Amino acid sequence: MFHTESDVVFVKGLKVEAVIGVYAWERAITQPLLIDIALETDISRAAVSDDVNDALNYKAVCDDVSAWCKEIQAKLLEHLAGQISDKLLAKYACHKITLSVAKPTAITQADAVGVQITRYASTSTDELAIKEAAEEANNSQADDV
Ligand SMILES: Nc1nc2c(c(=O)[nH]1)N=C([C@H](O)[C@@H](O)CO)CN2
Repeated sequence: MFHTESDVVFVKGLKVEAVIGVYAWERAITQPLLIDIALETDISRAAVSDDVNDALNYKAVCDDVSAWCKEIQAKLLEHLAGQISDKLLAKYACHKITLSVAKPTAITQADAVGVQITRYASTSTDELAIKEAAEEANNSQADDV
């Protein structure tokens, strides 16, 4: 089987309403966030099997990221981006994440403002296998929905 380390599963323009911001008035409302994520992973097994259980499931990623944004209620976009990428690397079998989080309504004169970060996993092969098994179990449950 052909293996590659440069495959990507991506999410573009995920919209989440969450408490975010430094100022007191921002703590009392929700604002829209626009999130792009690129998860570098090996898709070769799913490419052959055509089985979602072998894939890094982008539906699960979207559900998790939306829930984490609402939970975290960060002041800074930097904090939110750091927390989300740590959680994604801990849960999903990927070795690199590029994540951008934008506030499209924060600055009237700008289309959007935000941050983009890149983070790498420091996982051993064993840890990666454990995450793949957990993902497979998660995906099996998703099949039933
Ligand atoms: N680098 C950042 N600068 C600013 C942030 C931020 O999260 N990162 N946040 C704000 C305010 O919350 C702003 O969005 C209100 O308009 C200001 N600067």
